[in-house]
Amino acid sequence: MVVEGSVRVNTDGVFYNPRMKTNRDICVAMASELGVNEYLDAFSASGIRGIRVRKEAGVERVVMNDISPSACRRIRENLALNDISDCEVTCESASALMSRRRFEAIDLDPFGSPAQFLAPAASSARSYLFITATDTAPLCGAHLKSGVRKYLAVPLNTEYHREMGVRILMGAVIREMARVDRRGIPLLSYATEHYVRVHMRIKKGAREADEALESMGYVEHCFGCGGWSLRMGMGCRSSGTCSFCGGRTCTAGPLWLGPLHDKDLLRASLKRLDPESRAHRLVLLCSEEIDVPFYYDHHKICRRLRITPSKVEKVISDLLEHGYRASRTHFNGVGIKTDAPMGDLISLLA
Ligand SMILES: C[S@@+](CC[C@H](N)C(=O)[O-])C[C@H]1O[C@@H](n2cnc3c(N)ncnc32)[C@H](O)[C@@H]1O
Ligand SMILES: [Zn+2]
Repeated sequence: MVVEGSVRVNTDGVFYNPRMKTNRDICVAMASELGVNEYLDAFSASGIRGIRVRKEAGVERVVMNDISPSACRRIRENLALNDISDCEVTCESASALMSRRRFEAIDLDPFGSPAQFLAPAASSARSYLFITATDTAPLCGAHLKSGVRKYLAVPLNTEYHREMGVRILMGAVIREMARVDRRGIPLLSYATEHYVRVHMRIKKGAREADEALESMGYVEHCFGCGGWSLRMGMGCRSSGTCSFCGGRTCTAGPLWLGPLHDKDLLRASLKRLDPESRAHRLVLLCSEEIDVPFYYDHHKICRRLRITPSKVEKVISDLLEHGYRASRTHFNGVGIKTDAPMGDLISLLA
């Protein structure tokens, strides 16, 4: 028997990963802060996520689905164990269910890549779509061909590879939504441990979809000096040359280059999380990071410059003093997000 949040579940014979508690804690806080009324837990396994959303977030209509009949039996048992009698349990392929029915909020938490479920989810979710992806190697560029196949975009294994993963996934979702005249608006997006997680609000309309595509683009990265520059738009216009060191660049994309979070929502959600929890720490870091794509890895830059790294806080305060925006990032403990160009950051460090 597993106790998590305010629920108890029997996980015998079904998938359950205790490391995903943070993911579920944040999911419950978001569902309650957003006032979700209807939620599909499309890959339910033990049912723990849906049960927590019903009980802790108070979402009225929760549908729990799993393709495995034995998982569905376990979900029913776990609902009874928690004295819940008003949730629907369905036992079919998530794609088939989403193709047939629409839901206010949909949560995708499959094994590995969510890529094949993005198209049905983009049409089925009316207002919110939450997605977990555990295929971080393809998303972050470590398994390049698989990443290209799954997400129809080129990821690159850069120093900011965790954020690359988030933006490749987000880009794929935004493009799927645009195909059905919808716009995906990122509410909270993070990469931690072995997975990437995005939470999005959905708006209807062709014009909305066009606007979303304006924040798609490419990143031209130089593996020589670690610098990069952004190219906005769906058409790729790489220069091929690094503007900092003159080296050859590689291009990743198309990917999402817009904001990753709705900061007001994150600040409001914090009060729903235990201040001592990992979930609280993660959402706090996300709410404090500035909205510029990617980040510098302070230690890697210093290694390249052959200097001893100072404290990250010191670099951030120096950047702020020089009139740049700068913050830490949840993606990397020694990462620095800033709008300072690579050259200016280097002169400040050296
Ligand atoms: C990673 S687990 C879900 C974990 C769960 N969301 C949690 O938070 O504990 C994935 C589940 O998806 C189910 N599954 C696999 N393929 C599916 C499909 N095409 N449609 C629906 N469920 C599927 C598996 O039986 C498994 O129970
Ligand atoms: Zn360069």
